[in-house]
Amino acid sequence: MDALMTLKQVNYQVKDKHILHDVNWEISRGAQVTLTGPSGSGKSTLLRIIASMISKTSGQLIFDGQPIESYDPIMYRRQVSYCFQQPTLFGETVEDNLTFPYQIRKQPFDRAHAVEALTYVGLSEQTLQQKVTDLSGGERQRVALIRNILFLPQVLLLDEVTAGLDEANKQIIHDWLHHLNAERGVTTIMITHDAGEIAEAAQLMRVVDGCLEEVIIN
Ligand SMILES: Nc1ncnc2c1ncn2[C@@H]1O[C@H](COP(=O)(O)OP(=O)(O)OP(=O)(O)O)[C@@H](O)[C@H]1O
Repeated sequence: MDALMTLKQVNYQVKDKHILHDVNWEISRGAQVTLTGPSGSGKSTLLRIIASMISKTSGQLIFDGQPIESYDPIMYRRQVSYCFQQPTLFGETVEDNLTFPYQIRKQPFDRAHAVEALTYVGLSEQTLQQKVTDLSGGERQRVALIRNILFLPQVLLLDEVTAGLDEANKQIIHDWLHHLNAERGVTTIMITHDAGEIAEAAQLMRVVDGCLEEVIIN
């Protein structure tokens, strides 16, 4: 597999605090990476740099053959999408959230596509009219994830998106992420502390004290 993203000697420092140290990482196109490590070791910081939400202090980040700095930020974030542990839903209904990606692209809402995605994660067409305040935690997360992939990004960065969810919700999300990776070619990088998710990892990376290392899976 060829490299979709390459990090060379990436450092991140806030004042005199070194948070990431010389991170070197070649992320293959279509990879399914699980990222773990102790609390406060720098995992979210690393994903935020990859997502271009914050800027590295030094080093190089190459995406699809070009330095990250050469991309238009809006276009880049459409290709490299960050999903939060606590998803933010806005407006009144689920439909308000799922029409949003179309509005910002000035395209008509593809209702059938949205319903197909909802159905894939065990939600029905009626969910579109449901108030976001009435959704469970697992439903909120599924809606937020759908909002991020209605226009398919090349990379999905998932920051503890299943933390706090029950096993049934976790399984739905795992199956769906696997589908997006295996069938749609989306590269996924998922931060987790969950022992089950770590045991199931296809490729396991660990951040310890701001340094990235690969964990060899037997
Ligand atoms: N802007 C900042 N200013 C100061 N310190 C920061 C800043 N951003 C991150 N840090 C620190 O960098 C370290 C790494 O934070 P980060 O959120 O990346 O850890 P993490 O591995 O994702 O932790 P967790 O598993 O608990 O979510 C922490 O000590 C954090 O307090």
